[in-house]
Amino acid sequence: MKTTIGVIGSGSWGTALVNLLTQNGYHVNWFVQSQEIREHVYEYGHNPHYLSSASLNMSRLRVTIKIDDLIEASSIIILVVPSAFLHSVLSKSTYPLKDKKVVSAVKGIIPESNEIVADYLFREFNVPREHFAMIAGPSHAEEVSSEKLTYLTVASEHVDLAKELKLLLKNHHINVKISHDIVGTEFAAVAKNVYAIAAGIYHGLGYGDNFQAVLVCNATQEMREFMSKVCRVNADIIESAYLGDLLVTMYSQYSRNRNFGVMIGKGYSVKYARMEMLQIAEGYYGAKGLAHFMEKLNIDMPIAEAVFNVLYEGQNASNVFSELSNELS
Ligand SMILES: NC(=O)C1=CN([C@@H]2O[C@H](COP(=O)(O)OP(=O)(O)OC[C@H]3O[C@@H](n4cnc5c(N)ncnc54)[C@H](OP(=O)(O)O)[C@@H]3O)[C@@H](O)[C@H]2O)C=CC1
Ligand SMILES: O=C(CO)COP(=O)(O)O
Repeated sequence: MKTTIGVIGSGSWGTALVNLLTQNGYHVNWFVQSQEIREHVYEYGHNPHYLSSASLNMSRLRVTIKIDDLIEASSIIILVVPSAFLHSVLSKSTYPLKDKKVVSAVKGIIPESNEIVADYLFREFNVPREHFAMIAGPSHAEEVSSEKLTYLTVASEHVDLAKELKLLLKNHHINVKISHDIVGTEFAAVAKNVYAIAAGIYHGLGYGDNFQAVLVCNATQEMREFMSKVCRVNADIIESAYLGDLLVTMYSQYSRNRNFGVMIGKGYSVKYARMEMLQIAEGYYGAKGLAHFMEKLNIDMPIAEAVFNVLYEGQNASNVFSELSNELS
């Protein structure tokens, strides 16, 4: 059967994935939020709001605002909507997902239920475990779109599905690794966003590169301990989907989470920093999700807790992060 791919989500990463898949020769059905976006894409061949410099291959693209039509017409569905909106977007659909291969490119926790995307899809939509995969790894959309060499990881418990996705994604600038650790891959992707906010806050407060390196080491250790509690398999943190993504998100100029943190470190209120963001800082929601797991599993995560206290408890970033710096080793 011919592979038909549906991409749900038209932010930066959705746009980069659509661009990549059509460049790789596949036909893609793309769900976008509004008729205005759809018409713009057809008229000008690019997304009006995100990665607008990327010229899309319109001969292989069908753009729709009808989510049910997209699901019906696609055998593989790639979800790339920020976690905070995933439930509301999927709730618009009545077409069953359980017979589809469902791939999450989301790096967040569903705020309504504090679940990773895999668990949410298994419970809410009866997606079978063997039909689920996640795309992870250090992969800023801007770099993927400008064909910078990138190593993605596809995690799935079903090796054939992981191999199928590898074939769809890989090309001269995209290398794809396969993992069977969906839980660890998802949790690492959530946690690294929160640590990137911490890196941004310290940068905004004026701390330098020497200290950032110490923060990275401590965040790596904290993430390793967290993953050892939540993962069902023994994950080696020195892999690009875990440590690699932590590093790129903590250091990259493109990281929305880091840039969000920088604003807070510079003294913006959380509310104002959120308003200033044109894109999504998943770590804002991730910090709350991690706080839930810290309490549920009785885990001590001082860096993630400091981020939570600033974002949700109204605590002063300078005081909280100065105190935290004394606890790091
Ligand atoms: N950007 C990146 O480099 C990478 C992102 N990811 C992950 O991909 C996921 C999607 O992020 P990304 O593509 O970057 O998103 P962006 O921040 O680039 O764009 C935000 C997206 O959210 C949508 N949105 C905003 N408000 C709502 C709402 N109320 N209801 C429904 N949708 C809404 C926007 O829709 P609209 O088009 O209408 O504005 C837009 O598609 C995230 O989980 C992120 O962590 C993973 C790897 C890399
Ligand atoms: O996940 C990402 C890179 O791998 C994107 O990170 P940001 O959301 O912080 O930009």
